[in-house]
Amino acid sequence: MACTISILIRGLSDELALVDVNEGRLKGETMDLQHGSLFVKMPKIVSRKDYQVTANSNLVIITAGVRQKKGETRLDLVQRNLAIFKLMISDIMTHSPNCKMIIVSNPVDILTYVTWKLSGIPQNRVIGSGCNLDTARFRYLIGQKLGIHAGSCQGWVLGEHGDSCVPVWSSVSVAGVPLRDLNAQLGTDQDPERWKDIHKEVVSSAYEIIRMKGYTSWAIGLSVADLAESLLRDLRRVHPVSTIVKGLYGIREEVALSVPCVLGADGITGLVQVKLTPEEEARLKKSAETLWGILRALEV
Ligand SMILES: NC(=O)C1=CN([C@@H]2O[C@H](COP(=O)(O)OP(=O)(O)OC[C@H]3O[C@@H](n4cnc5c(N)ncnc54)[C@H](O)[C@@H]3O)[C@@H](O)[C@H]2O)C=CC1
Ligand SMILES: CC(=O)C(=O)O
Repeated sequence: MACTISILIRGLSDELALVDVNEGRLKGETMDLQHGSLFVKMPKIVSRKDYQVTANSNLVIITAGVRQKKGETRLDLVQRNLAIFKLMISDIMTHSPNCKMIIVSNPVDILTYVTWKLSGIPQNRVIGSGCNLDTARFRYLIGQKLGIHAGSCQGWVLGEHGDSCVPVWSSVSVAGVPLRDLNAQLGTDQDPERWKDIHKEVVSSAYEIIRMKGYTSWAIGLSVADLAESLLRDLRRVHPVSTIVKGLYGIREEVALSVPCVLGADGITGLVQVKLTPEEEARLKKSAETLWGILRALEV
């Protein structure tokens, strides 16, 4: 619903179709949204339990599935959400064979790979929301430390959306000034300014929010709408999203994880190869190994 409301408020589409197995919740949410029609510029909001209502979608956003309970990791959700994806993907493809997809359900990198395999569509049309959210958290926290807006802080979190995500400290900059030029120890254990704590906070954020309010919603909703805007308006902006990365950065496994991707009307239209330090590259490879460890045991 946070994705929905963010997309509605931005007026990104002329029709929005919602699907959920919980018909009561679906009907209640749909009526509530429709009653706000006066205040948004999307004439048609429809919903049904079956996927016929989504026919000929340009963009399908998948958020269905279980979420973490207190203490659970994203990877703990894999079997339950894999079963749901096995039911959903073929139905979606039957009705919208030419769609692009944004995967949000967790573990998002694993399910991005699973969607690619189950759907049979080219990999450029399956996009995992991945580290778009981790990067937003990273830039927000950097901005807070410097006293400037997140949008003026350049910095990327790549790899797994989750515990093994990789902060690329070597390219953090403001107005083209690399912060490592000002503090050579930035992001390391030796750093007296303790920038590394920001990465720890990025990793612990979802756990903290889940402990306090039960789930995370607003930031993921806003960040997914931002991805949707690049795709629907062919903006060709660069986002850290999850895609198949075999062969990049020395990664040999067929896994999906986040790297900077150009997003436009054809989905992922290009990848930006970032210059990483050997330590950052090693961490990215480790992230890939973690995901491969789960993927190779799955029957997709
Ligand atoms: N990638 C990211 O950054 C984030 C991912 N998530 C993930 O998104 C997923 C959803 O989280 P919430 O929205 O908080 O959960 P929620 O419980 O509010 O919503 C999930 C919905 O999925 C529906 N559903 C279950 N099985 C279905 C099926 N077979 N077909 C259609 N709908 C089905 C449920 O009825 C429910 O309404 C979780 O896996 C969560 O971990 C949540 C926040 C951020
Ligand atoms: C739940 C989740 O993946 C997040 O908020 O980062």
